Amino acid sequence: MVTAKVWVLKKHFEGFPKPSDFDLKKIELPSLKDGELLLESVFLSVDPYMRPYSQRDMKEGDIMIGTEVARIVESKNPAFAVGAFVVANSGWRSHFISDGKGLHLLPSSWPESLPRSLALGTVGMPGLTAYFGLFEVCKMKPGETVLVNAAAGAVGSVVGQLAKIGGCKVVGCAGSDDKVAYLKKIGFDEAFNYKTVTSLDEALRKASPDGYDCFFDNVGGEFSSIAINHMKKYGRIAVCGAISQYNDSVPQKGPYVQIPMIFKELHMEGFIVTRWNNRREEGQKALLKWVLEGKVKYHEQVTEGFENMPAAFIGMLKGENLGKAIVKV
Ligand SMILES: NC(=O)C1=CN([C@@H]2O[C@H](COP(=O)(O)OP(=O)(O)OC[C@H]3O[C@@H](n4cnc5c(N)ncnc54)[C@H](OP(=O)(O)O)[C@@H]3O)[C@@H](O)[C@H]2O)C=CC1
Ligand SMILES: CCCCCCCCC/C=C/C=O
Repeated sequence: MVTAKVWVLKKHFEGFPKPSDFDLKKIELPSLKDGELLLESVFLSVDPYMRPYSQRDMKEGDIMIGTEVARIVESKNPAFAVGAFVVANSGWRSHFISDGKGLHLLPSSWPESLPRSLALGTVGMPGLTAYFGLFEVCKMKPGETVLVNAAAGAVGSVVGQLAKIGGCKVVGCAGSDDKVAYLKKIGFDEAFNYKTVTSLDEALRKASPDGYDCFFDNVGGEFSSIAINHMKKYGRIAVCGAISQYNDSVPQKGPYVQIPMIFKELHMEGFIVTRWNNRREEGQKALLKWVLEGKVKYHEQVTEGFENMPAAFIGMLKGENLGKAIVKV
């Protein structure tokens, strides 16, 4: 008999999530039936979407949503061998039973040199978000100028590096001087700390006096309201996330987008990465290749211990992560 530890949403978040909103519980797992497998989580992901999605899709008492890299410890399913690793979407659980549906096997040829946690970050959902958001939504072209916020995070750091690979000038902003130094190190042309600049408007103008062709927006709110005025005519805005609004109890008010949208004839498109699920393999292959070639660098903020899932999640929402926030069991 295996005892799984699980994190439950005890109370819906009001404003910023707090440790007391979560409960750690134990569940006895039954023995396997034919076709089933037992998995143990090795790395778990904490992501911004968990904040708005928990509000929309979860009830109090539900196990927290999320993905993990898990190792198969027992299998009664011929398609899955013991010892193989998968990406699963099984929530915040230390162990779980699956019938194999929806599991994504990591290639047995996963490079020794790379941590398997990258399948939750640069070579996983956040990397794919950068890939499809930039190539399919922004439709960036060589020679253009790309702006990205939350640039030192899981999605943003890949956006900037892919835009460089694509021959663009890249401007990024992030919430600490260390993050800004990291952005310069990984090849951003311009980077600034949005928390310490005296004027966002001036910082955006200084970084690209001619404006921006593409804006990959991870943040929303006030930053986006200012950035939209710096778009070039016919610019494209990929609305990827709005993390500055996820913890608001009272919705923020405008300024509104219509006037700059009209006069600059902008294209603004919201997207969810799962739109390209049928091209997941293509994206992962490309990202893995660039990582192995050293063209895309990665950093992970690893929190040790399943018991620290809430702390890692809350820390990521506060901006404590450089690169992808990961929990190592
Ligand atoms: N549409 C889609 O399919 C997907 C969308 N997303 C979205 O992309 C965005 C980035 O996700 P991800 O890369 O995983 O997360 P990150 O790794 O970037 O972590 C979140 C970061 O957001 C920044 N942040 C937090 N609060 C604020 C704020 N009020 N203003 C500005 N920045 C803030 C912090 O960095 P800092 O120190 O710089 O403030 C923090 O480190 C999120 O909005 C997420 O919801 C992610 C995946 C898929
Ligand atoms: C098999 C992985 C399923 C995870 C789906 C995650 C979708 C994230 C969309 C994010 C939106 C905003 O943050």
